[in-house]
Amino acid sequence: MEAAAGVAMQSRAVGVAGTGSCGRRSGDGRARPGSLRVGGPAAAPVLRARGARPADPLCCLKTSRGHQSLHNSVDEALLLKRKAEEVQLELNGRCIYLVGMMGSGKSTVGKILAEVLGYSYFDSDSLVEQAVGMPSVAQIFKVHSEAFFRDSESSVLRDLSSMHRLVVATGGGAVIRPVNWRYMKKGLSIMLDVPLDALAKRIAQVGTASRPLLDQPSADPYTAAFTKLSLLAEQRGDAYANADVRVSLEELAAKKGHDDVSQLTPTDIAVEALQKIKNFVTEHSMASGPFADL
Ligand SMILES: Nc1ncnc2c1ncn2[C@@H]1O[C@H](COP(=O)(O)OP(=O)(O)OP(=O)(O)O)[C@@H](O)[C@H]1O
Ligand SMILES: O=C(O)C1=C[C@@H](O)[C@@H](O)[C@H](O)C1
Repeated sequence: MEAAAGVAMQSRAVGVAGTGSCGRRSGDGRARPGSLRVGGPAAAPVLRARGARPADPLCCLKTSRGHQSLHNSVDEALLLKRKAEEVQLELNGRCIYLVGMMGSGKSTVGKILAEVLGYSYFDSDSLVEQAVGMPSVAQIFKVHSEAFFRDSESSVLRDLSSMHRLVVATGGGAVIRPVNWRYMKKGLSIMLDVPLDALAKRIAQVGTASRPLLDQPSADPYTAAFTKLSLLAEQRGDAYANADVRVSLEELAAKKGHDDVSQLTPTDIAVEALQKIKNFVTEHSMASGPFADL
């Protein structure tokens, strides 16, 4: 109990200090204020003039891969901005909670959504680390226990639920406690539904050490991740289904004519999330009055 109270005080302080900026994970795993760029660094190299011939921007757009990719990313960024503008007013400052399995892209997509919506971004795992005063979730599991971590996670979510204009990337297991849903239902929840094979590939690329539930030194990282994620997905299926909105990468990839979900960019996923938020808010407002009971 005492630990949970300590978490509550510290995470409240973090939340207030972080308002108006994005809390980002740095090398030591803690949330740090920072800012994000949408559209990305592709602009710099392609805008640099090369050679003596006068530039023909339209010709370059048609023939140069670099320009084509700049063009694509500008289009993507504009679409993202337009979608965000469409939902901003209707969201009325309501927080967004991203839920999903480990490695599903909650942090990656969450930062993009926060940037375009003008919200602050928080990662609940990082807030727990800060509140407990330990550099990693893995260490909290080892020194304390999973139950201790879950108590701290609930305290963090409770504190965040009293705030507005936040995008929160929750821990993969935050959905298993009904009390956490009471907090998250004060905002709007989005589940990122990613095929297990894609999740295991992403996690295998960085190893399983930072994700204690997946860490099995006896197996190779892909097999360890795939095996445990399959079990967790089965156990948590109903809990994830509580989310207001589901973004299925398989469905999105099929809609875009891709063979594989790995062809989807985080921006594609953020755009789809905004569209689903818009549909949800519209339906909700039509059924029960304006989505504005903050
Ligand atoms: N659309 C994507 N395509 C390919 N890789 C991605 C995509 N989105 C995220 N990733 C990569 O997958 C890994 C996990 O992403 P991220 O940290 O955003 O997930 P998460 O859901 O926040 O994970 P966790 O809950 O375990 O912290 C990262 O290495 C990230 O770069
Ligand atoms: O899926 C889970 O249970 C977890 C996911 C991570 O984000 C961390 O919250 C922790 O490693 C547990």
